[in-house]
Amino acid sequence: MSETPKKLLIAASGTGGHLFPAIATAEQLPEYEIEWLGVPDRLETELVPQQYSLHTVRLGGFQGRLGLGSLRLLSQVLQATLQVRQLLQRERFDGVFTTGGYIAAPAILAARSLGLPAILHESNALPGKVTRWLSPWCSLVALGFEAATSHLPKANSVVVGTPVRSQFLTNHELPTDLTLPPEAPVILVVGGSQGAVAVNQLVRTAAPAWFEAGAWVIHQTGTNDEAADSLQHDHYIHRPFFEAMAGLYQRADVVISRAGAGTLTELAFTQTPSVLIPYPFAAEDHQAYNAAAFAAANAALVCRQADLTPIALQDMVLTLIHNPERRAQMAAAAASLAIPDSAEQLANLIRQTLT
Ligand SMILES: CC(=O)N[C@H]1[C@@H](OP(=O)(O)OP(=O)(O)OC[C@H]2O[C@@H](n3ccc(=O)[nH]c3=O)[C@H](O)[C@@H]2O)O[C@H](CO)[C@@H](O)[C@@H]1O
Repeated sequence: MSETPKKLLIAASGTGGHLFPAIATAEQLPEYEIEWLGVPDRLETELVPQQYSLHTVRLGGFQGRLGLGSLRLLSQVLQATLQVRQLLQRERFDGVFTTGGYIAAPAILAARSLGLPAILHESNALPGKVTRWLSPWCSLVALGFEAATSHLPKANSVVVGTPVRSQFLTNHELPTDLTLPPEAPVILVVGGSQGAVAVNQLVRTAAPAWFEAGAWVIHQTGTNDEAADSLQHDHYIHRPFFEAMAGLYQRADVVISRAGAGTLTELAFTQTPSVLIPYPFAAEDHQAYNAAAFAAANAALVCRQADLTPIALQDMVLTLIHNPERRAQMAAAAASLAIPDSAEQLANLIRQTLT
């Protein structure tokens, strides 16, 4: 007689940085019956694969000071926790897995109040608030960066890196509709899953000097940039979002990027040198901590947006383009930060915790 499959609720919401590692982990658990917990109208409604039913609860962010907003949020969390408790009981789930952020709060609280295991993955070097508050109650906390350990002294933590999508493991092909001359230097600009308007502006001003040096610029602009179409050049390709990121990183000589944990993990995988401009308004400036870990390993150059002029960016990238030796050193340093079997490790830890 075959055993009933175990049921896992995955709580991951909002950004590619939270959703892609969760999807990558889910793909490593084919024997599990998996359902998803998210928020209406966020990225999960588009990104979560169809095979996972999506349940939603209403929740805002945990940013800002204490005040009326926090009270509203607290009441949302309590309400959501009750909803998730009912879901876990009704559908007989065996545990929850979450990649942090606000959706983690009701998932962890509901699971632990029912005595079910809760596994949390935190991809950032500076763990988010929800992770810091709730990690002592989690059965297991898996970490993307070693540096995060010191912020979670009471957690049962283990460093596994951050899982990447299967495209990073299987193929590094360029998108089929994108042809680039084989010898041309390529500068790839990415702004996280949402794009980065401030980086876009810097890049558009700096780019003519890069074109003059024979380079091509592939630019993910996001969907919020009104000036996205303002730069036109034969060596310039821009889109709001690219699906096949692995091939693009692989082809790029230099990547200019925000410092989200997902992107950094991928840059380590593809061993791509980078110039990082941490998003200055990220919660508690956490992207600066991610970037610092890469800078400390010599895998990236890091610039604060407030100090960065287009000329400085232009020159920094030109210097890298003209210095293959330096790029090779940075690539090797990036590779040393990669944990290639992160998704497998995490999936195995989930199996062990849910027995
Ligand atoms: C603004 C903000 O607070 N962002 C946070 C958010 O991630 P956010 O989604 O902003 O950034 P990440 O770098 O973590 O992830 C971006 C993901 O989107 C993918 N991508 C990007 C562009 C594109 O055209 N195509 C594409 O597929 C990247 O390959 C990557 O997998 O959660 C991360 C994990 O907690 C944090 O580290 C980030 O700081």
